[in-house]
Amino acid sequence: MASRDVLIGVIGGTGLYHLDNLTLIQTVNPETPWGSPSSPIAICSLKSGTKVAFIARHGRHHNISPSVVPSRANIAALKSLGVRAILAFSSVGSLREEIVPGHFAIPTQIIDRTKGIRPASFFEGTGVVAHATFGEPFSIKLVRWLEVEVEKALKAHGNNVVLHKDKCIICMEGPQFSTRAESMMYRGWGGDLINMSVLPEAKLAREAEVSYALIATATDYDSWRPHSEVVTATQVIQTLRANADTAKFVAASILEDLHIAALQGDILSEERGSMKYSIMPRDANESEEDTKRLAFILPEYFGPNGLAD
Ligand SMILES: CSC[C@H]1O[C@H](OP(=O)(O)O)[C@H](O)[C@@H]1O
Ligand SMILES: Nc1ncnc2[nH]cnc12
Repeated sequence: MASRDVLIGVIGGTGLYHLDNLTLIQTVNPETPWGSPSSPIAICSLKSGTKVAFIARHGRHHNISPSVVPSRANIAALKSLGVRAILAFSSVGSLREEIVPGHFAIPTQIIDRTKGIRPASFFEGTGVVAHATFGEPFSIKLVRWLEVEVEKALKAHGNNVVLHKDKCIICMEGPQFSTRAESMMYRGWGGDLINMSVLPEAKLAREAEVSYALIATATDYDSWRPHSEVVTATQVIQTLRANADTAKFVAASILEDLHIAALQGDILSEERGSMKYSIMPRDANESEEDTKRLAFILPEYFGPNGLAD
């Protein structure tokens, strides 16, 4: 097992199966109470020696469909390595004219259009009940930090990639894309972006007290534009490579400073301790198996020195 000095985890989405300019130190495949992560986790070192952990959300060979991504195992495995902040990348459709394919966005809100078939809580299947706060589904401090740093990195990259802020992302079930009617309805609801992956990742990170933010890279206009073709996978794939190259540049530019910001602690302060009052009063006869399972993600409360009662 790698040492617990990896503070930052990166989840790569479609088109982003590894990061560049990093030295691979070790590959780990932690078994969690929720199974194995989507891919072996690459522990990589930046030039300074700082370590980051990388998971390919759909597997290294893109063999996992969005509805069956083992998100609980992914988040639990990252937390078990010591990760406190997750930077997730995702290819998204744009529901707004001004978010042009090739642009980046950091959303602050989510509308859930998954169909209840994805396990979305670490507490599911246990006798412990918890209600995590999710009104702000992303870690706002992390988001605000990223808005500044990602914008700087995009300017340095020099390809006129615009960064959109304070956007709302629809997370749909898939694997099929939306109909034109759905796409237009999502615009009416206030959706700006659409993907199939941000949930349950964001919910699980919150339950594990890990800060989480998404860098969305627009690949297409989905299917709402009346005089345009509807989205196809071919169209998405055409924009993927350029987006992935930009995403790798952004990651390489910000990871060191992100690690330092996480060490200083402020960007993590919203999540730390957030589950303490989300866990309902615990049963004196709580099963040992439940305690052990939950200690894997929340040793603070379920470990030997657990605080919740
Ligand atoms: C290949 S288009 C649909 C697919 O792309 C996005 O994946 P990710 O979020 O992992 O980049 C989207 O969420 C869908 O899973
Ligand atoms: N139009 C779209 N709908 C859902 N997920 C996507 N990922 C990339 N483009 C998408």
